[in-house]
Amino acid sequence: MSSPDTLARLEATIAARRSADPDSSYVARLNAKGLGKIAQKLGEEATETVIAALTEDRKALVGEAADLLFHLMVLLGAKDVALADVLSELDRREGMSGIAEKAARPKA
Ligand SMILES: N=c1c2ncn([C@@H]3O[C@H](COP(=O)(O)OP(=O)(O)OP(=O)(O)O)[C@@H](O)[C@H]3O)c2ncn1[C@@H]1O[C@H](COP(=O)(O)O)[C@@H](O)[C@H]1O
Repeated sequence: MSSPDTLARLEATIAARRSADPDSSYVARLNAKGLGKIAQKLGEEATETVIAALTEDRKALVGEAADLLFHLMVLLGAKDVALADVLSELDRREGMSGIAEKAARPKA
């Protein structure tokens, strides 16, 4: 059943599959190709999501959004960034207006 735990379960699955046999695991195959390939796939899935939003039906958009979230989770895993850290950052922003949040960011 889907819930906020879905992404946490996916994070654990991705961590477990990273060192699996690339012949039997897409996660392992993608990680074996390196960070550049993972980042490229994430970019492609983002583009496909945008195209689905603009030109395709709701079902197509749901599918592309799932591909996008999955590949984001693979990228975060490859960089050792925990989902909890991303969720904490979203929690920190909760209740702030987007304009106030941007103004409070450290200047680069
Ligand atoms: N959620 C997903 C998921 N979503 C999409 N995909 C795969 O992502 C790929 C994206 O499709 P593309 O056609 O763009 O890519 P491709 O042609 O296979 O790859 P390239 O040639 O572009 O490198 C497909 O192979 C999909 O099957 C996923 N693969 C795995 N998962 C999850 O990860 C778990 C572990 O998977 P394995 O590592 O394969 O065991 C699964 O049980 C699922 O929970």
